[in-house]
Amino acid sequence: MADLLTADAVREELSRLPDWSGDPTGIGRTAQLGSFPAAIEVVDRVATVAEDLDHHPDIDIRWRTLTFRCVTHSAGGVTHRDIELARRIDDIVRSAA
Ligand SMILES: C[C@H](O)[C@H](O)[C@H]1CNC2=NC(N)=NC(=O)C2=N1
Repeated sequence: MADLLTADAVREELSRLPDWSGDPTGIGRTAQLGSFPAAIEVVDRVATVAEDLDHHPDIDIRWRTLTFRCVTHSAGGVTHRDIELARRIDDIVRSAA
């Protein structure tokens, strides 16, 4: 099982992920896309990455606004796998925006 990050470690990682906020219980960001289809395309691309990583975000879809939350459910908190997934989500959102 992946190691839980301490509160300090989560804070440090979040300082390099300016669109994300959170604490050791989970990290999240929202992203507003240009349209509902554009938002769904982002969800589809995130789904592919999540399968590759075998690590899956919680995703809330409201018209063209997406909210992603990353936490390692099996570990009960934030791990490096969530940080990696957050970076990959940022890459996808950046290329879609
Ligand atoms: C068997 C498989 O590796 C696990 O169920 C994975 C799948 N994706 C997951 N995603 C997240 N976010 N947390 C998990 O604990 C998790 N577990």
